[in-house]
Amino acid sequence: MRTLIKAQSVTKYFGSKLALSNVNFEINKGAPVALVGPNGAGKTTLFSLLCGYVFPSSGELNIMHQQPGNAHLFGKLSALPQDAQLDPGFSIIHQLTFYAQLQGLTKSRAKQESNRVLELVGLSDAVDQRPNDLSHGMRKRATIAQALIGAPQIVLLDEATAGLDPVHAREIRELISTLSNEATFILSSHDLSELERLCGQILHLDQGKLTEHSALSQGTSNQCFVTLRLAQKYEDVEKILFALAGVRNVHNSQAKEYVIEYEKSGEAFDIQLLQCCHQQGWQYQQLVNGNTLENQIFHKQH
Ligand SMILES: Nc1ncnc2c1ncn2[C@@H]1O[C@H](COP(=O)(O)OP(=O)(O)OP(=O)(O)O)[C@@H](O)[C@H]1O
Repeated sequence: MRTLIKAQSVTKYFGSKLALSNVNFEINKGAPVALVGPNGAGKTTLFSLLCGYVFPSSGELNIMHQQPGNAHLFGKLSALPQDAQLDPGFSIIHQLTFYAQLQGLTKSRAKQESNRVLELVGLSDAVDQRPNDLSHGMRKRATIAQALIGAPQIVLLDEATAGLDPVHAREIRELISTLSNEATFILSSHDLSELERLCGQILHLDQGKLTEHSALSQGTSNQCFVTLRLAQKYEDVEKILFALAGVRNVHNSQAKEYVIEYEKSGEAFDIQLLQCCHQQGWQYQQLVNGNTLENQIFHKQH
């Protein structure tokens, strides 16, 4: 597995304000990486460090064996800020061609490259349109296309779906998933649940500290999770679930929600669980195969 980014004891102060504290992680080439955490956690600071806009107060940050900001990384790493805007006065192709020329391509190569990235994001039919003629989701696609110019190996997307309605947000997530062969994406978000299906790895920051760095998984090979959300509160739910065959642990993750850890066996556990709900007269709202990202983090911290 190829290591793209390595952070060793990275600390960043702004004056006396500690923004990142002794952060260590490695990111390998591959599936998108989620960078999650509440407001002020240090996500933007980490993006700024990776782009070489600011430098660590102490520690080492390496991107493909270079220091961030090094000229060797030009065109290999790109970043899309949350509020990235296109100029309303020019067509999409005009603007992307201009950006591609700024990367050193000739005008004809730049146009070719712009058409390539617009095709990747499904905007081939909209190249001559101006941003205001496009939907929110299409504009976001166009800015993602801009980030893909020159085929960078790492693409940082800050809050890629912020401000989009659920349909457009889902479209963007699907697009990123499709584009994962093109580049390794690092996606920041406040919303843990939106990234869990998309990402292969999470970095969870809280008050400047990396509280979680792990591969998202269903657990070890014979350890499985299912998350059951009931329609209302019932008596003795944990006790009854724990008595089911193969159950190792039951965690009441939030009101009316239970994360059940069970051992993989020949029997279909979800059928057994639904039969139990039926016998007990419990109405369920949702049954999710797996452990939500939020719960994975919760389990580790508590
Ligand atoms: N230029 C700066 N000068 C002083 N303090 C800063 C600066 N940039 C960030 N900080 C502080 O560092 C901490 C981390 O901020 P950062 O913007 O990285 O968090 P974030 O996780 O991106 O938050 P949000 O989700 O709100 O964008 C915050 O306490 C913030 O106030």
